[in-house]
Amino acid sequence: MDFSVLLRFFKARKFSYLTGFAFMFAASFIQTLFPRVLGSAVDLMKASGFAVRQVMFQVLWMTLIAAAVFVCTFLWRNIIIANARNLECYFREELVRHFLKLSPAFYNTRKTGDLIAYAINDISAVRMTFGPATAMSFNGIVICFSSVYFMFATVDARLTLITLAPLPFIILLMLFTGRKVQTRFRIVQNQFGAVSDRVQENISGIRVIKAYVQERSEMERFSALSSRMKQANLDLIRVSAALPAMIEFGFAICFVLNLVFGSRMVLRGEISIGMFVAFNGYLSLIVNPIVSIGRIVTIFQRGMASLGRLHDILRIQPDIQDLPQAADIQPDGPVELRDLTFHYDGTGTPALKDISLVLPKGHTLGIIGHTGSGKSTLASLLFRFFYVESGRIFLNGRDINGYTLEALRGGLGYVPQDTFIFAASVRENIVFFKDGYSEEEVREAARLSMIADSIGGLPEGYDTILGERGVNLSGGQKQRLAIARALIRNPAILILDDALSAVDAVTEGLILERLRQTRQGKTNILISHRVSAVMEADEIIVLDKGMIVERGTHAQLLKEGGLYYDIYTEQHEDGQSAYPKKA
Ligand SMILES: Nc1ncnc2c1ncn2[C@@H]1O[C@H](COP(=O)(O)OP(=O)(O)OP(=O)(O)O)[C@@H](O)[C@H]1O
Repeated sequence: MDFSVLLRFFKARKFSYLTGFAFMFAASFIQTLFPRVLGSAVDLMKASGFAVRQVMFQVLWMTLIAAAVFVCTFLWRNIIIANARNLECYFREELVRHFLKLSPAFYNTRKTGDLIAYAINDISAVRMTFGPATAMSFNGIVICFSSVYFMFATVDARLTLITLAPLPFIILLMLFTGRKVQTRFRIVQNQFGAVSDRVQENISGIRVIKAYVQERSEMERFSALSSRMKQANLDLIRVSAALPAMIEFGFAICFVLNLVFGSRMVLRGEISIGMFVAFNGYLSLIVNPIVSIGRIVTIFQRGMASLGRLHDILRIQPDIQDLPQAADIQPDGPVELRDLTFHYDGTGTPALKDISLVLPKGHTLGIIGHTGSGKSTLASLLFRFFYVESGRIFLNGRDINGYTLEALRGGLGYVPQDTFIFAASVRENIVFFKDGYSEEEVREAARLSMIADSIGGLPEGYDTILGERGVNLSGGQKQRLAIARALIRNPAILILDDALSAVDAVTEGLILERLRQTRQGKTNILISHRVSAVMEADEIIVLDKGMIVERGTHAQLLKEGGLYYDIYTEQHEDGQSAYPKKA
């Protein structure tokens, strides 16, 4: 297992940890002085004609011990528990940083709920392990060792051995049970992932569920999952709950042995009554740490299971990374594709086949084709969302793999087919949480994308907080807001992937006209099902089953009378075209 994330954290905070452990050591050790002083006080009081001053002195000792334990405990708890919270925060940030690095191919095979479980449950289990559980173990070890030492050294070795005889059995039992806890906890975590995934899907798909009256069947599916999770938890509890009970039973035997043999030694005068009291005090002191071993083992086992799960995720290398010599300059201008063929993992048929094209700087390319013809795939390859071998895609004459991801994507503006609106203000959605854009720039981007009037109608204009995924906007408004987000960056190459599908024809025409005016000299790629969105492009390619089947200008393609012509005629009300189809 790779502990590098943990080690980095501990290294950075070693002084804080050392201070915390020093106070913890002091608190635990000082605590074990108490039974000795109590025993001495009892012996003093038992002696005939005892000196009150001496007893008062012992009482003062006990008060000082209690005060020192209080101060040291307060300090170590603050330091160690605060560090555990810092660890949790650090680990979660590392995980999310890793999630952000992973490419779309990773998310194709993972479920959201499961990934949420990593960020919440697993990290919390790691915090518990390296916070409370580590503190409890250290504290317990110091208390047990010093108590047993005092029992041996200052009371009686034989009595100590007899009384503590059940301890090895208790420890073996704990080790045996711990392994089972770890296995069962992994199952619980997986079930938790499945349940949260279902809840998440139900909430995001609530409209579809209602429209199809699927509430009952969804509830049944959810109940089945929830019961499975309950069962996994019950299986876990069955093992983990038995442990403390068994340990307490073991200790009850220790106390009985102590009572039988210790009292006999007092009666025989082998040990004083004060020593017997001190011995009992030590025995009581070690009960808590040893009873907590059950809890500690459970927490450790859970923590280790979670650490294993986190490790499995963290070691996944993003399949798309910067090459060592990658250029950190943003691409600009011409786009060239040479014989590009692309398969999605695990699919037999290529999503794109033998695609070659040259799009000069400042030109607009239109891509049209039926659903599933490969249009969005082409766009996502320009962003290196998926791996493409070198020698296939060139931007500005440089192979796409020769750019750093940040520079490459920084030079491209993208409005994907499924626009994503964040639960934030309209302004934040346009600037995308980046500082540095002026109010004028925000308003200009909104004007260009024809969303300014709609924003004016919102209760707080640009400061209106939008619902999750933009639920309080229409489909067309969401698309226009997403276009504003791309336009404010003024990218060298702008790609609109069916980004006007939900706006009416007049608005679409107005947006395209504004784009033509403002993006003079810049490169644009317009992907659409609709002829109206691409007809003004300098060149249009028609995709069918991943291949370019036609290319040319609008007029040329209509004259050809092929697929483009068919799409055009399908989309004009009366099915009539000014261009008669070629025989
Ligand atoms: N993540 C993926 N994994 C596997 N196959 C995929 C994936 N995304 C798309 N495909 C497949 O690749 C082919 C091209 O899909 P693509 O999304 O590029 O089509 P499109 O032309 O953009 O369609 P639409 O107009 O409906 O958006 C389709 O057969 C599709 O099923």
